[in-house]
Amino acid sequence: MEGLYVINLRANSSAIISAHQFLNPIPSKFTILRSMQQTHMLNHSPFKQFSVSSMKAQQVEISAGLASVSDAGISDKDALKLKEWEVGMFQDEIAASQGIKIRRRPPTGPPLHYVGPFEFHLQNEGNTPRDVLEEIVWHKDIEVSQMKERKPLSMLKKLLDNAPPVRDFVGALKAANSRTGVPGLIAEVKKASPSRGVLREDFDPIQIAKAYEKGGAACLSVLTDEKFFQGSFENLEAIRNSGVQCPLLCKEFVVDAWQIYYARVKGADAVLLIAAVLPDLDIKYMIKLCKLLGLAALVEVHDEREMDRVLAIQGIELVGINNRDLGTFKVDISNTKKLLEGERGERIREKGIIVVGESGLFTPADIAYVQGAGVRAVLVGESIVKQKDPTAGIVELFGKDIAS
Ligand SMILES: O=C(O)c1ccccc1NCC(=O)[C@H](O)[C@H](O)COP(=O)(O)O
Repeated sequence: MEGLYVINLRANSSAIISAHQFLNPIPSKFTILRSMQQTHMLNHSPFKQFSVSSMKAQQVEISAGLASVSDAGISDKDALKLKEWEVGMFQDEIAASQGIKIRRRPPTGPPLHYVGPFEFHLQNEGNTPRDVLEEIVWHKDIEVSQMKERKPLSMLKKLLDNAPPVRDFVGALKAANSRTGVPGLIAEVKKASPSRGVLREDFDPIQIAKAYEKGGAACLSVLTDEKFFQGSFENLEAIRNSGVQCPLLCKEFVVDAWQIYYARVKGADAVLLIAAVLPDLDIKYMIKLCKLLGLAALVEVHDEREMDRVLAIQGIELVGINNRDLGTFKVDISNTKKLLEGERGERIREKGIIVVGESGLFTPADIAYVQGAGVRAVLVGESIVKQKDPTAGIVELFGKDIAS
């Protein structure tokens, strides 16, 4: 029962304890929130704290009780900030235990360093994103909370009744694969990307979508992220209303169930769930939500650990193997083969999962390679969107006409 405890005070007068040695048994009144290594973050949390050493559990209880009485004046705003901070920390800890490297939100600000009259933050000491994926997710978190304020879930639920009917995304891929003998094509309407910059200056999403459909695409993927990909939900909606029949994947960085409702309202038939971003519980919940809304879910993995996590989840029909590491941008199409080898490949076949090979596919040899590895669909952006005539780009990519 002895150790060094850091106590954060909550508005509701209970206490959260961080201990460098876990208490056993844990006093029922307290939650062990995080280990000592993380007290750095605690130290920079905006909330009052103090540490005590060699303290008995009973005394901790008493101290916490007394201290929280003196803290009774905490404002609602601070209490909300504390709640968000705690939830964020819990999420990151659960995610890290599943091998997820990105943090869903920036930790509380890094400490300020003072040199004479100046103050500065050190890079990567706290709230600097570790890579582009983390930067995208942090930005998405803010963007979604702003969008939610403008269009609350209750409003979206009402708009669902007027959304265009859902089309069968998985069925379209299977049908194209059977008809052509090559993987069904999900052609991506993508103006720009963090790794490649602007791919096409004269970007007309409807024209591109129609050219893809004419070229034999089974489905389309429409980037809706504005900041990093120059996409938009207006593009998704416009393509949906343009008469294009291909089912549409809303290519977003989903961090909140609200986005799934929004995608459906805007006419999506499928959404992307990225295992490098979402913990298992989120994926399970979001898959259920997709089923409820009639949407297909393309669950994307990049490595063996993510694949194993996803294979342990019931009800997944569509798994994408991204050949691009979304943090480093490194593209290697042998990743698809690696993840489909041996026992994993067998489990995927047993479960009847359709695998989609994603990113870095440019030639008929690339398509044949991933098909040989076991994919029944491919998701392709750069190599076809950059072509003056994307319909001809599809013929070039497959080495044959897949439209007829
Ligand atoms: O494409 C990027 O640079 C990128 C960076 C960070 C996160 C995601 C990113 N791309 C999403 C994709 O995976 C691709 O758009 C998609 O698979 C098509 O890839 P490609 O055929 O190589 O354009």
